[in-house]
Amino acid sequence: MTRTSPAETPLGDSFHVYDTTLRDGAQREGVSYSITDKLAVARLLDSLGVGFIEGGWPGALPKDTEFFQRAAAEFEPRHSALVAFGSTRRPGARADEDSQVRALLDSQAPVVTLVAKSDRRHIERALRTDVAENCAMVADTVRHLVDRGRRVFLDAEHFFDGYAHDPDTSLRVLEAAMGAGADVAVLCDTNGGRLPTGMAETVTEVIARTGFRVGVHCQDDTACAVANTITAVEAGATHVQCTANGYGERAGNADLFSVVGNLATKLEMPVLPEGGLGELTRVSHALAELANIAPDDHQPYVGNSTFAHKAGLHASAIKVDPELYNHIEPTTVGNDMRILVTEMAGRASLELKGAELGLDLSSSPDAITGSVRQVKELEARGWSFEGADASLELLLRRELAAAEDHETGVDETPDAPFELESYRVSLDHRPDGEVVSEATVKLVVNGERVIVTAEGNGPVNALDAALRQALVPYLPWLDDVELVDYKVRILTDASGTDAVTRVLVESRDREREWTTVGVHGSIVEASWLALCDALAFKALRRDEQRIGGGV
Ligand SMILES: CC(=O)SCCNC(=O)CCNC(=O)[C@H](O)C(C)(C)COP(=O)(O)OP(=O)(O)OC[C@H]1O[C@@H](n2cnc3c(N)ncnc32)[C@H](O)[C@@H]1OP(=O)(O)O
Ligand SMILES: CC(=O)C(=O)O
Repeated sequence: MTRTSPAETPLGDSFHVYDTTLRDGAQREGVSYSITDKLAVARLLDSLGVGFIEGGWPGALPKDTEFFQRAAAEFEPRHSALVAFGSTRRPGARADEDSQVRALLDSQAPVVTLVAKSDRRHIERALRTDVAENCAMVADTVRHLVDRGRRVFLDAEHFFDGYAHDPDTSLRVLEAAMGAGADVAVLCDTNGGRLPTGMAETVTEVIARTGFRVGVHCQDDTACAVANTITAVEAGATHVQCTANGYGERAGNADLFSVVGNLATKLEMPVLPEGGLGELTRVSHALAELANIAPDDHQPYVGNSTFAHKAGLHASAIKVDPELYNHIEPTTVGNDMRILVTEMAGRASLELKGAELGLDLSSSPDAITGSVRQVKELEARGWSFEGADASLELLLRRELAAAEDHETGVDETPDAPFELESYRVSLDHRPDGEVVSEATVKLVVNGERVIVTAEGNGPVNALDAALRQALVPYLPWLDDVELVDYKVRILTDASGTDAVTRVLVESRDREREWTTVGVHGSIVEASWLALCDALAFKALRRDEQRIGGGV
């Protein structure tokens, strides 16, 4: 049997980060882990360094029974102890004859968390027994497991509601468990209806009245699960149950990444082993992938947008010192700061964004002024640069080159890879119902005039095909550019215009992906503009590689 306490955290066994993604997290609507997924989740959580990984309920779910069998053979945690979850014996039965209790032992998990009723109303109405028998169920089952070498935690279900209604009954349940050898009395806000003030009062009072080691399990029905967990720790709880990204029954659970982020960076509690904190963002996204849920871009600490700054005033202070607008240094939790350039940008936003893209605008105030003006004007007409870094980089480079030309009096603005003479697109609905588009482009490339016609399944596809056929014989390095995504949005309220179409084109080659934008009253022209930027960006990168000695 493996360890029963967390390894290598500076706080050792004195503070528990307990993850229940594989049990409570799997109770979220829409989540269904395979056994292989469960093993992968457990490995990721172990790599982060959580103290305990609750793997599921063996004996209740065949998949969970099998997970523990496979985990015993295939999962060797470096940091975490594996936990089996289950309920106490049934009323009127014996613990040693209860098949579910047997399954907990058979799981070979070194730690067991038992769920027990701790609200008199649940004991009497849901369990249909009395308080004395409920306490006997708890004590018998805990003792049975402890006698067989298991470390036992008690999840006191509905504790806070029960304690508010009849505190003595709720405390008797905790006493039954702890008296029989349980290690932690975990107070559960099962209905998730608590607010932080009440949470702190109850935790403080329970610790004062019992002296027990107390943990908390907070559901998120009031959107206070994280706050409730942190306030409970401040009130003396030393064991926190959480799930990755807050997955869980109904509105979910306390988000592991927010709880750990807050404990480590605000309360300065080293709750993860060395290096764990810097893995929060990576592990959060990997666990979202395994749950088949898109990561929440705005999730505290780990979201893609969580350290993305849009307002010009924010950027101007960040330019002086990033700490002025970030509550922590983003890399502490493995995240990054980003500057977004939109109509809300000011000079500082452009300068910082330029630096992010590898362009030094600091000594070119004219380029910054020109870029701010262009961005604001274009965004007012429907352009959007925050999701189209490649188009923004081209705009900044054009402004930078124009400012330099103005200063030196020499035109050094780089040539576009080709010049458009004209294009024409037609749509042919044929007698058999097939719809085919045809595009003809007339271009000048490397000083030669080229005319190409191509077909496609739509006007943009045909235009893209014609453009490539025209260019690739002259610019063979364009051949590996692929169009990966194409998004269209009709804008009805861009100022001073009728409805316009915004097109975002995502392209990639063997090394990177980039996004460009085009806006026009015609969807074809908007697409053309975005496609041209996509190829111009590829040309730019290639020139840089050549100058840098690349291929
Ligand atoms: C708060 C939480 O989220 S705890 C985790 C909850 N998770 C789950 O329920 C998922 C797994 N559950 C299951 O697979 C099934 O519900 C099982 C296997 C546990 C039980 O299934 P069944 O025997 O068919 O019973 P059913 O689900 O209808 O009802 C639960 C039974 O457990 C009893 N029970 C509830 N809590 C406890 C407890 N702490 N200790 C002992 N028995 C309990 C109920 O009184 C009820 O008994 P009854 O069958 O005599 O009415
Ligand atoms: C144990 C548990 O999941 C709860 O009380 O919510």
